[in-house]
Amino acid sequence: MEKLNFSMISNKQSFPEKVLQFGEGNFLRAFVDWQIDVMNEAREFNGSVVVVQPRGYEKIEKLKKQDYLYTLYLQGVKDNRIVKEHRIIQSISRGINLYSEYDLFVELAHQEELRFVFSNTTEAGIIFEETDQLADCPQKSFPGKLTAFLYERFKEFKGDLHKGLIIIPCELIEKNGETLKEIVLQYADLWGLNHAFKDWVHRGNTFCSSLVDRIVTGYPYDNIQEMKEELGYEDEFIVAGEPYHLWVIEGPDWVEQEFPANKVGLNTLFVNDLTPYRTMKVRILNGLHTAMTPVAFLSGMNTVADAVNDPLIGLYLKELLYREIIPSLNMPRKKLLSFAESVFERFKNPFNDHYLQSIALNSIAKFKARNLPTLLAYYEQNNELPMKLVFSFAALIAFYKGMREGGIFQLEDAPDVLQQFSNLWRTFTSSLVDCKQLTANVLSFEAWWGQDLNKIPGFTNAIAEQLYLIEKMGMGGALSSVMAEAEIGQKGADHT
Ligand SMILES: NC(=O)c1ccc[n+]([C@@H]2O[C@H](COP(=O)([O-])OP(=O)(O)OC[C@H]3O[C@@H](n4cnc5c(N)ncnc54)[C@H](O)[C@@H]3O)[C@@H](O)[C@H]2O)c1
Ligand SMILES: O=P(O)(O)OC[C@@H](O)[C@@H](O)[C@H](O)[C@H](O)CO
Repeated sequence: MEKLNFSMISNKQSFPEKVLQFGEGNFLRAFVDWQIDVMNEAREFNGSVVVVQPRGYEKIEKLKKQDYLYTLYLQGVKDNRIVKEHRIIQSISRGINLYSEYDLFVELAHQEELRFVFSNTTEAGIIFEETDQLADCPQKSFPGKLTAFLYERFKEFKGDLHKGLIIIPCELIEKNGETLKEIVLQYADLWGLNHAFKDWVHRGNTFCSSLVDRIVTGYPYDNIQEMKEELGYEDEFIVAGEPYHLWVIEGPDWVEQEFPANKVGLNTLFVNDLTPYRTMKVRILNGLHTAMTPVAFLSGMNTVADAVNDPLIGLYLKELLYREIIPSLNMPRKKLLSFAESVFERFKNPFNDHYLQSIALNSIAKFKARNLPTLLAYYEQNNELPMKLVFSFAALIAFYKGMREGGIFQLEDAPDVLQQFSNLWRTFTSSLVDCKQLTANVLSFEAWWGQDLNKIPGFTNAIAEQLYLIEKMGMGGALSSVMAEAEIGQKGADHT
C-alpha cells in the first residue's frame, strides 16, 4: 500500500507560513493543526504551520517522508448519532530539525508573515533550565528555544512592535501563557539581553493562556488494519480522537479576529478569564480519569469505557461526581451538570480505546492537581471526608505496588515517587498496622502534596482502612463493600 503523500491530495492547499509550532505530538496534530486546516479550507485563516520538535528530531524526519500530511480520525457519539469522520490534514507546511537545520529556524524568525506560536510540550515542558545559553542553538528547554527565536525576530525587525507574535501555549498547567512569558523574561535576564528586548516582549507580543479539551487517543493500534483498508494508504501518523473539542483562549478581543475559529463553527472561545472553565474541566473530566484509573485497572479493566460501563464502577464514579466533585465546586450548578453529563457520554465513546495505563502516567502529580483540591474543598465545606475520593486515594496507593491479578505491570512516574513506593511496599505485611504506617508515610511527603496530609483529621485512618479492605478483599470486593456502606448511609440521610 502506498504511503500518504502530496500527490494523493485532490484539493491541494498552500499558504504562507503564519505559525511556529513547538510540538509534533498527537494532541497538537489532532487539535491545533486540525483547527487551522478547517479554517484554511474555508479560506478564513490562510496560513500554514512550521513544526519544530521540542526534544529530538526523529518524528519530524518521519513526518517529512509523508510530506507532513497525516489523517485525523474522529469517532464518537454526538447528539445520539454515531460520528465517524476522517480528513487528511494539510496545514503543516514543513518541519525544521533544530539540530541540523538551525539556520532555517533563524530564517523563520525573520519571516514577515509569521504571527502565531503554539505549543504543547506536556506539563513538564514550560520550565526554566538555567544551563541554557543563547549560543546553544538549540537550547534544551522549550522556553529557552522560544526566547532565542524571539530575540532573533526582535533584532531583525529592530524592535518593531508590529512584528511581535501571538503566543498561545496549550500545556495543561495553570496560567500557561503568563508562566511562559515569565520564563522568557527570566532568560532575557540570564542572557543579559537589553532592556529594549524585554520591552518588545511586553508591548509587541501577546501571551495568551489557554485551556484545551479533546480526548486524543493517538495512533489507533487496535484497529489500524481496518482503518488502512478503509483509507487505502499507509499513514504512520494517523491520529484518533473524539469529535468533541473545546479551546478556551484568554486574551484581548482582537486575537479572535486573527484566529477566526468561531467563524467556521469551531468550539473555540475567547474570554477574559478562563479560570472557571479550567477548574470545571480539570476537576470533573481529568479528576474522574485519575480517580477511576487505579480502581478500574486493579479490577482488571483496561480502558475508560470498560470502567464507566461496569455497573459497580460506573455507579461509584457517578456517586463520586454528583456527591463529591460537583458539590465542592462553587459554580453555576446547571453548567456543571450539563458538562458532567457530556463527560460521561464522552467516556462511553465505544470507538475510543482510551487506556487507563496511559492516564496513569505521573498519577501522583495528577491526583494532586486534579483531585486533592476537591478533597480539601469538600472537607472544608462539610467537615467530613469525601469517602469515594478517599477510596480512590487508597486505590492509588495500592496501584503503586505495581501488581494486579495476573501479574506485575509497569509503573510510570517520577524516579523519586517510584523509589519511595518501592521501599514502602517492600516491607509491607498486609496488617492494618502496616496499612496505617504505609499510608502515614505516603501522606507525609510534602514534596508530592504541597503539605502533610496527615494533618487532615481522620484522613490517615480512613485511607488506611480502605487500603486494608483492598488488600484483604481485592479491589472488586472492597469497592462493593464501600458502595454498600454508602447506600446504607445515604438511606439514613434520606430518611432524616
Ligand atoms: N491526549 C489527550 O487526550 C490530551 C488532551 C488534552 C491535553 N493533552 C496534553 O498533551 C500532553 C501529551 O501530548 P500528546 O497526547 O500529544 O502526547 P505525545 O507523546 O504525542 O506528544 C508529546 C509532545 O511533548 C513533547 N515533550 C514531552 N516531554 C517534554 C519535555 N519534558 N519538554 C519538552 N517537550 C516535551 C514531545 O516532544 C512531543 O512533542 C499531555 O501533557 C496532556 O496533558 C492531551
Ligand atoms: O494526557 P494526560 O496524561 O495529562 O491526562 C490523561 C487524560 O486525563 C487527558 O489526556 C484528557 O483526556 C484530556 O485532558 C481531555 O481533554
